[in-house]
Amino acid sequence: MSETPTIYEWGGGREAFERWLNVFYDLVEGEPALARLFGGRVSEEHRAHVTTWWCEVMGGPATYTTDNGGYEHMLAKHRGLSITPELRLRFVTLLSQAADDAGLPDDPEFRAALMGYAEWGSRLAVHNSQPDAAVAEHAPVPRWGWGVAPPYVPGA
Ligand code: HEM
Repeated sequence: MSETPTIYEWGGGREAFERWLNVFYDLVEGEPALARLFGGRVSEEHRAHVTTWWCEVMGGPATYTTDNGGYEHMLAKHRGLSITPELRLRFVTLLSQAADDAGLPDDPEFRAALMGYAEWGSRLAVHNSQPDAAVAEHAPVPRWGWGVAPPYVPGA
């Protein structure tokens, strides 16, 4: 592979991210403390929107920006939720578990990039969800990168 693939491509594209997040939200629905934030069930619409978000962040099409309201819409959805540190940790743990259960690539570089963003984004979500939080009102949808460890390609 001459050019470094995006995390989106390496992960398997939208189909793989969709599979992963469906497994994740099924796990969320099994934990009442988390499920409560979503009204008990995580709708198909929410699953699809969040999949679109993740795909864009990981280097896929910029559809959340063009069709789903961009950063400002995501921010508005988290405001006032008062997410606790304990719930954040469960959220991130279930994302990691779901990546295993959904059979996403399990190479260390891919998982580090994926979960690096999960850590970063979920900590921002906690901050932004507190009452009267000082938030960045406007920003682009982030584009995540491979970080210090590019994908491992044998023989390259
Ligand atoms: C990397 C971390 C996270 C990402 C990428 C993310 C992404 C998103 C996005 C894109 C939306 C808006 C979906 C739409 O357009 O309809 C959303 C809404 C939401 N998120 Fe997050 N989120 C993260 C962390 C969290 C955490 C830690 C929690 C709670 C523990 C949480 C709970 C919610 C809830 C309850 C909604 C609103 C759902 C609804 O519309 O009913 N999020 N999230």
